[in-house]
Formats: sequence, structure tokens, C-alpha cells
Amino acid sequence: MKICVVGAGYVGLVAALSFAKYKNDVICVDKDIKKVKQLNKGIPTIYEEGLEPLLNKCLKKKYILFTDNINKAISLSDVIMIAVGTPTKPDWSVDISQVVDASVEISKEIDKYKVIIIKSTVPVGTHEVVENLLLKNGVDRNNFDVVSNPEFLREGRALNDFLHGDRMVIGCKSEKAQKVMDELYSPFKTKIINTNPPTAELIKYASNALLATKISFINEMANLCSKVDANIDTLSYGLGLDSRISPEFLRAGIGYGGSCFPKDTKALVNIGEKYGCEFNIIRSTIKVNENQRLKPVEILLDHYNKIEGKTISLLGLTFKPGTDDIRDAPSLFIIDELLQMGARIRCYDPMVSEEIKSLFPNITYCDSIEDTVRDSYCTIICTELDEFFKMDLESIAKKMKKRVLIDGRNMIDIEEARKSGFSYYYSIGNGSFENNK
Ligand SMILES: NC(=O)C1=CN([C@@H]2O[C@H](COP(=O)(O)OP(=O)(O)OC[C@H]3O[C@@H](n4cnc5c(N)ncnc54)[C@H](O)[C@@H]3O)[C@@H](O)[C@H]2O)C=CC1
Ligand SMILES: O=C(O)[C@H]1O[C@H](OP(=O)(O)OP(=O)(O)OC[C@H]2O[C@@H](n3ccc(=O)[nH]c3=O)[C@H](O)[C@@H]2O)[C@H](O)[C@@H](O)[C@@H]1O
Repeated sequence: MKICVVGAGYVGLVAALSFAKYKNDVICVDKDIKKVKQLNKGIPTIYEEGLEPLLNKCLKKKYILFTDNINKAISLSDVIMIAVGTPTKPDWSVDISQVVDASVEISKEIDKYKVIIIKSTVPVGTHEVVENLLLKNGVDRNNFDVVSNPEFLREGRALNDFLHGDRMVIGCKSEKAQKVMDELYSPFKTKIINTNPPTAELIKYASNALLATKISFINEMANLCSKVDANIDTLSYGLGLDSRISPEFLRAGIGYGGSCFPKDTKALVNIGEKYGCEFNIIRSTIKVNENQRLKPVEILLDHYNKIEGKTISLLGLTFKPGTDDIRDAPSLFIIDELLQMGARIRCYDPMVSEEIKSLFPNITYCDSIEDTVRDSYCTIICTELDEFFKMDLESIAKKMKKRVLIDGRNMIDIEEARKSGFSYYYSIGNGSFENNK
């Protein structure tokens, strides 16, 4: 099939390469010429396991090509997938302008039947917005169908999720387009749910909102565990064994981040408001998360009263392991808050990006864990990176000015922390101890 994917971000690039893997003729468009040039050279613009070899293989075989010429790419393709960003505005409404801009370009290039797939996460009714825009711009009604096909991949496992996800949701009103979608996804090993576009659009938000809610729920339970000497890991295990609940997304910590849960939960509240639906549960999920991501600062204040002038070290900056993405990562909020209180920050993340350096130019970025913790009053673990499981706690404790460890991802065994010479240890619902200040 001749496929054009608009947007070479996390979703667009992964989708384009997945289609190319199955020998489709794929053109992936991005308006960012730097990305286009880099991708055509076989250099990934994001970190995702397995992406680099697949990119190079597909380029070599000429199954994929990257361009910034959207018009040419559309005119050459039968299927056009829109995978551009849909950020949330400050009032929590969704900015679909990138989808609209892409649709305007699409409308200029339709002279024969094409299926337009909305892959981006969009508010219910956006398929109609795109349809109406194409009609308004003079496209013949018989020359296109718009299909809603939201994406459920997780960063860090994006390729695997795209190819072998739990399900593929297809919201389609036309038999002709349905046949094209069936063919497109026929090599994929995944359960397909065929429904109408509004249901497809809503499944996406419902899914992210429910997963986020599980996290906020378990974090509230963890906060209670901390007060009553209960253990959140055992509690989660006990909960998750009930097959009606499932063990997934019950890991307590300093809250969820990333490019989607924070934005999509807010978006769903905003969408609900437009239809007179309150979504009180999701509002609470958001509020709990906003407090939870600052939990380490609360603990620090409790311990020291004053943070001004103290050096604090952060281990892990990305919103989760296996990605270089820092969008809405809890670490950003912690750094911001600590800087406002006058702390000095040292941090370490092997995936540290220019993006975070430009956000926080005045903090110290270190190349190793040991260098980071030097002379600090507290070490905060923000991301559960593999190498933190293996770190030498004793040598870390020795390098610190005060042996205070806040384990924001419940990675460290409390007894190990005690044996390694820490004087204060705090986890999120898995126990804490204080020897002497
Ligand atoms: N990142 C993720 O894990 C997931 C994201 N989504 C959704 O997928 C959509 C895309 O997300 P990401 O890939 O993370 O975004 P992203 O920001 O990484 O990538 C979007 C890309 O689209 C390009 N772009 C924007 N307008 C364009 C235009 N008119 N022509 C050509 N290129 C254009 C941008 O330059 C950018 O490279 C969003 O709606 C998001 O909510 C859905 C599931 C997972
Ligand atoms: O719409 C999206 O963009 C995607 O959002 C999430 O994927 P992602 O943001 O990549 O990462 P997750 O693995 O879901 O983790 C999100 C955040 O929740 C946190 N989390 C996750 C699980 C858990 O038990 N506890 C917890 O705090 C993680 O640390 C991370 O900060 C969803 O899992 C995907 O299905 C969805 O497609």
C-alpha cells in the first residue's frame, strides 16, 4: 500500500516504520526539516528500543522515505495517517490546530479516493471537523473517508506495542474504508475492535484516564501505608491478584508524567464539561498526581525545615525508564520547586537531553551517580532506571554530606538502605526510618 504518515514524532515514526516493515511504500512527513534530514541518514530522532536497526533496514530497502514536502507525499499515497501533536491548552481544551493544518494540506491534494486516518489523540467529534474541512475546501465526498484509529503504544516499548498491542481500535463509517483498514492491519497480531468514530475517539481518553486513575489511587493508598506501617508493594500485589483488578498500573511512586496522561486526563475533563459531564473522579486523579509528584519536596521540608543553600541530588530525569522523553516528568516539577526554595541541584540521567538543559541551565548535570551525590543533603530517586537497582549504596552514602535518601520509585530495599549507612530513608508507602538528623 502507498501510505503517507504526517508527523515523525513518537507515534508517527513508529507507525511509519511498522508499515514499512511489512513492505508498504511509506512516506513519512515532518515539517521539521532537521528531523527529516537526520532520519533520512538513518539516525533516530528519539530513543526507542529496536528503532535504529529497523530504520536503517527500511531505508536501505527503500520501503520508507522522509520528507518535509507534505503535498507531494499526500498526492503519491492512498492512505494518509495524521500523527501530529494535540497538546492541551492552559484551559485544558485540546489544541487540534496541527491536525487542522495537516487536513488543509491534505484537502489540496485529493484527486482520487484516499483514506484519511486520524491517529493523533483527539476530542470526540474531530473526525467530523476533518470531514467538514475537506468538504468545505471542495474535496469530492466520494474521494475520501475519515477513520478514527487511536494509538495505545507506550514509550520505551513503542515498536512492540504498535505491532503487537492488546487491541487496535478502528472507528469507521464506510465499508470501502473498512476494507482498506482491514488490509492495512492484516499483518498485525492484534485484536481489532471495529466501531464508530466517536466511540473510537473516546476509548483512547477513557483508557488513559483509567490508567492514570489507578496510579493516583495506589499513590493515595501508599500515603496512608506510610502513616500506619503498612507496605504498599504487598498491598498492590494483594490487590492485583484479583483478576478483576489486574496487577498493572498499581506501582506507587511520585506520580505519573509523560506526554499523555497529564494532558489527556485534563482534556477529558474539558471534553466532559462541554457535554455537561463533570468527571469528578478524573479531576481528583489530576489533583492527587499534582501533589504526589512534589512528595519528595514535602518530605525534605519535613526533615530539614529549610532547603535554601542545600545541595540536593536527583537520580533519573525522564518520566519513566526506557525513553529520553522528559515531557511532564515529575523530576521537572521537583527541580522547579527546589530551585524556588533556593536549593542547589545536581542530577544524573544517562539520557539527559539538550531539552532539559535549556529548561534548567543553572543546575549541574553529572556523568555518574557517584559524582552527582557528592556533598548533597539528600538524594531523590525520580526514575527507576536499571542502573539504580545495582548502585553501591554504601559508597553513595559515604559521599553525601547528609545521608538522606528519598526513594520516589520504591526501588531500594529498606534494610539495604539501613545497612548501607543512610541515616534517613523514605519510600512511597514501603517504609521509612530515621536514625539521627
Ligand atoms: N507519545 C506517545 O507515547 C503517544 C502519543 N499519542 C498521541 O499521538 C499524537 C502524536 O504524539 P507524539 O508522536 O508524541 O508527538 P510528537 O510531538 O513527538 O510528534 C509530532 C510531530 O508532528 C510534526 N508535525 C506537526 N504538524 C505537522 C504538519 N502539519 N506537517 C508535518 N509534520 C507536522 C511535528 O514536527 C512533530 O515532529 C498526539 O496526539 C498524542 O497524544 C498516542 C499514543 C501514544
Ligand atoms: O497515550 C499515550 O501517550 C500513552 O500513554 C501511556 O504510555 P506512556 O505515557 O508511554 O507510559 P506509561 O508506561 O503508561 O507510564 C506513564 C507514567 O505513569 C507512571 N506509572 C506507570 C505505572 C504505574 O504502576 N505507576 C506509575 O507511576 C510512569 O512512571 C510514567 O510516569 C499509556 O500507557 C499508553 O497506553 C498510551 O498510548
